Amino acid sequence: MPLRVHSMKDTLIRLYNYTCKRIFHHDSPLCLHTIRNELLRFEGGSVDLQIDNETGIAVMTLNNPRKMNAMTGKMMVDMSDCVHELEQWQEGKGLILRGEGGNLCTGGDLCFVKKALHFGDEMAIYQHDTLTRLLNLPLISVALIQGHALGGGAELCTACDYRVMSPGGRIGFVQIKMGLTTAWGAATRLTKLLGRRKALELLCSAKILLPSAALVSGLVDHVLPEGCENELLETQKWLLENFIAFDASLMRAIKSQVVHAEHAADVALALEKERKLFVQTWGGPAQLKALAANIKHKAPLKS
Ligand SMILES: CC[C@@H](C(=O)O)C(=O)SCCNC(=O)CCNC(=O)[C@H](O)C(C)(C)COP(=O)(O)OP(=O)(O)OC[C@H]1O[C@@H](n2cnc3c(N)ncnc32)[C@H](O)[C@@H]1OP(=O)(O)O
Repeated sequence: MPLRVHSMKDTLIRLYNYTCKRIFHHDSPLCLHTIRNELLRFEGGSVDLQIDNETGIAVMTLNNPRKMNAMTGKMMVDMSDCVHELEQWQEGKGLILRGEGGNLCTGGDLCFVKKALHFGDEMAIYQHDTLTRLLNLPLISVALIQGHALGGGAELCTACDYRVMSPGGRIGFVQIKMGLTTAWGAATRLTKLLGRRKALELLCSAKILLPSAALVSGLVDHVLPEGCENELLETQKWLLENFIAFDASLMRAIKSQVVHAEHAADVALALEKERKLFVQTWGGPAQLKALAANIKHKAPLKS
């Protein structure tokens, strides 16, 4: 793995974060607060939360449609704030993660990525924290995959309990084509979800899956019918009928105290290793070459 040369500022930030990690562990509020302020400098888009106390279903929307909801630093901070709000929501039963304008998310905003090449470890720490908290919420969460879910967009999907895909959806872990490993913890979660063989295939091939292949692989749980007029409403119905028809407090306890507790036991160490590997690839020659090539990740015409 090629070594990177760090600037003095870079080295000081790393030293500071290392100290934070040693004293407070990597998810210390102090460390996350410093990263949050740095991320807020990368503007554009928003992540918005709508909470419906009547149905018990919240909708979190990625809102940067001009860039197919690619995530800026500011959106990462917004998402963390939305998760914080959901952590306080005692009546909640379900959550749908969606994107505005026909796509879920095409990963990190490449303008942000190019400016944040000194900042990979910090971004990964922040995103690991947010997405771990998202997956841990005592709600049943569903990613609604309309249009593209690529790179970091596919990573977000693995931080939900389930994935529902629209007939026009496509999902791909294209990081390896971008000279990277996963930035936001998806390799660990995908391996838990699909097992070693399938996870390796998806992470190492950069294949983009259309709905039928995504369903067969087990990555997607349900494909919406062709011609469905309101895909968000249809996803809400699927969630209501299958998971949240009964007592909310029991459902929340089953997820957080039993199913999730079992899941969390061995995940933290794997996530830490995944993040360390990612940091070695970020800003390295393979990523720089991929960025210069302006790659377009095209899906196959059929599964
Ligand atoms: C940082 C995390 C890292 C990780 O997961 O580890 C990543 O996510 S790396 C980023 C991975 N994503 C990409 O590399 C996406 C690259 N883009 C594409 O492949 C294509 O844009 C597309 C998604 C296949 C769509 O192609 P097409 O339908 O032909 O539309 P356009 O290419 O014209 O896109 C419309 C518009 O959107 C902008 N766009 C799309 N994705 C991104 C992005 N990730 N960052 C910034 N901008 C993005 C695209 O540039 C177009 O804008 P204009 O050029 O202004 O029209």
